[in-house]
Amino acid sequence: MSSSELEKLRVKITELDTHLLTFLAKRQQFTNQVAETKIKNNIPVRDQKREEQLLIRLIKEGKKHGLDAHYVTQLFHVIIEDSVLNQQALLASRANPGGSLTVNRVAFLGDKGSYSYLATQKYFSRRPGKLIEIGCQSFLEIIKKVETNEADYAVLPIENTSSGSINEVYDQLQHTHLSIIGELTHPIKHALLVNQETDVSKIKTLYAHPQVFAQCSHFLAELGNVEVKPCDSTSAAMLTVAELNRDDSAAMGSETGGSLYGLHAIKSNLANQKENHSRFFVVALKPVNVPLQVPAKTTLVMSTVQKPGALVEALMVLRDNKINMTKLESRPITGNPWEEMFYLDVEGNVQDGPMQQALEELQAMTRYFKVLGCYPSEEINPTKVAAVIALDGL
Ligand SMILES: C=C(O[C@@H]1C=C(C(=O)O)C=C[C@H]1O)C(=O)O
Repeated sequence: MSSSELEKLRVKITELDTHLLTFLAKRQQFTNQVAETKIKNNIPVRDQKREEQLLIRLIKEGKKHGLDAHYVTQLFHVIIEDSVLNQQALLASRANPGGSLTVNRVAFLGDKGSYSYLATQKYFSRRPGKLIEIGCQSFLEIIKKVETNEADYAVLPIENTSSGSINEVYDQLQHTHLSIIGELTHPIKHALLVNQETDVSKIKTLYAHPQVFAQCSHFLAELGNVEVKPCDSTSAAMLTVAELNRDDSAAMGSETGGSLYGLHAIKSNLANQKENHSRFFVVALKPVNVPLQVPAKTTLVMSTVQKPGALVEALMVLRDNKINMTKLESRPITGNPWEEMFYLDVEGNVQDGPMQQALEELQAMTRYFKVLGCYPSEEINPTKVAAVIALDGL
């Protein structure tokens, strides 16, 4: 194929891609209108029956055009997730009329390029108001910014699929009066980032946040004799490597973040687990009102009385009220050796009858009990099309 033929084909592909974007934007406008009718008629945001029908139709339609069923399904899972999250954000902002700000001052760990920065950008891109980024050096500083009203929100990482819970954040949540008003998960893709043309074998010093080292321990073991230098954030690591400008120094962090510092990746997918995601809490001074049409989660903290089976009894309250627990974490209570504070994430809205009943019962049977927040659940489980495999044969 001559280079002019290649150019012509690429022009056609570029044109088609632009059309695809126009169609996606149109689809988004329609789904936002759907959200308006759901507000008016008090209809739940998610309708998995509709999603299933839509997916089956698209898989069949795709087949006619020679498109693979799994490809079509994956594509539309992303499109539908985006549409559901946008609708949820719209409903949530309508349910908190005073809460929509013209500017959102948001405190997060690190600077431009950190995972918290990328998560902040993602969360607030769906919300009205201009984003003002306030990069901080520690979790304590982030929380203080909101407590003293220098920031409206804080974005805090709470757990990671490879390295588990971030204990320091749990401990801070115990001592603050801020409320959790949102959650989000963000894919964490660590790459080896350098500032010069170099090779993995030449790297002698690695800069990263300790969490990143923990999540990439297998890669570090393979690398062998390399000095690891812990930094306060992934962005601090990137800045250091950019300033050092040496061919034997590398940072570990996201490729997108690294590009903001002029770094490029010489190796990707460094995490032990392929599916590496972090979950973040968004916190604010005041709790939010979560509309009942939106799936909600509630985070609680409690300490049980010192008697055998006390935790089991507390968990039975959830079972009896048919409340699903999605996470249970325990942390030591400072000053009381061997006593534990339990953090629970449960599915449900604090305005719901069974949830109110469960909260009352739990409060009565625990030594310490506090609702840290009720917020829209951003875990959009993709609608399974049981027939995908069968449809393959259509
Ligand atoms: C747009 C709607 O809301 C949600 C999003 C859907 C979509 O993006 O196609 C489908 C069903 C709902 O879960 C709708 O109800 O039609």
